[in-house]
Amino acid sequence: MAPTPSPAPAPAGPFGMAGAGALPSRLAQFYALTKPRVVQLIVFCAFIGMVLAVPGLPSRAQWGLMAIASAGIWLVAGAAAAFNCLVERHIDARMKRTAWRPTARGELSNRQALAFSALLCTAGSALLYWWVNALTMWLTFATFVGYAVVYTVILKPRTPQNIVIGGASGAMPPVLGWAAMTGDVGAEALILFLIIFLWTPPHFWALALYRVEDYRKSGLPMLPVTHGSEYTRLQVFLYTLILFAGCLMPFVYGMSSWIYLAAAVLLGTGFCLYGYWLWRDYSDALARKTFRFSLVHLSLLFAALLVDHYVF
Ligand code: HEM
Ligand SMILES: CC(C)=CCC/C(C)=C/CC/C(C)=C/COP(=O)(O)OP(=O)(O)O
Repeated sequence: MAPTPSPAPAPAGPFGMAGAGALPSRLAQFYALTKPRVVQLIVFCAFIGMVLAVPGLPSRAQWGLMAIASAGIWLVAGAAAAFNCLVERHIDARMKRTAWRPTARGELSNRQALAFSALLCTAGSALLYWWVNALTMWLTFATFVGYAVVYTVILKPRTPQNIVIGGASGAMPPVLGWAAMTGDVGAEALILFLIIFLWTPPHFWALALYRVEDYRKSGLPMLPVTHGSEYTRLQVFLYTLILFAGCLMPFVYGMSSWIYLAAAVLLGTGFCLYGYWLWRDYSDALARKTFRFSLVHLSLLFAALLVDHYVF
């Protein structure tokens, strides 16, 4: 009888199996479920919300509060990502990009992934409730439900607008950060929410364009599969234009000075150019560059808010 083929070795996955190289392999598998690189940027955006909520330099106590709030948001966001990996294990197994995930490969059982997600969510919520404030805990928990249930379970398999509506949960971090420091939700935080909300469609659809075969196999109704490449590229371009306008709002509202404005104009022009080129002259390589640029755009834009806040 032929021996049962053993599964191919897990490739170094994009979400940190490689980055977690020094960790024992079991720990690395759990860590990979938290989609570490995505969650890092999420926590960074939450941190900027915290920084902007405190006029001038934070006190020692405020630095402490920021650290605890960041940890709490990190844990709950990781829990949401792990829950997504559990729910989508069969879909992930059909896509090249995600087939390496420990849940897709059956290396972690459903029970283990669920327990891990519940543990992180409980620990993060407890931190936020006892050491930050109840509003932040409830808003973060609502964000967990928004991503893990509303986006992953309800919207993603049903509508190509899944990531537009579901993007609202990804846009919450600055609101969570602001609430952690003030116990309130300020207009400034809502402006940052709007920026991430408008950024999400070009961020995701650029990726979906060059991963279209993966999404076709997955059975998910992503825009390039349901409406084709040209329509998706037009949407990407239009969103980069609206995003450009949205990114001017912190300056118009008086939250920032010319330092942020210069960064917003430069980064926005870059993203619009990518959107335009992609629309007019598509290639997978350009779509990949546009996706990568989306990450640079958001990271530097929020870093500019930080610099601006402390310089002015
Ligand atoms: C519903 C909203 C969103 C969707 C559907 C989405 C989708 C995706 C997908 C599919 C990837 C995987 C790329 C790959 O495997 O090569 C990705 C990567 C990434 N996303 Fe998003 N994203 C969303 C929101 C966000 C938000 C709000 C942030 C941060 C604020 C973010 C940050 C990142 C980062 C940093 C990566 C790169 C990960 C890596 O290099 O390993 N995303 N996104
Ligand atoms: C509490 C809190 C702040 C929660 C944040 C929720 C969260 C992790 C939002 C990020 C969005 C994200 C990882 C999208 C990936 O899309 P996908 O899930 O469609 O990608 P996939 O195909 O890689 O699974």
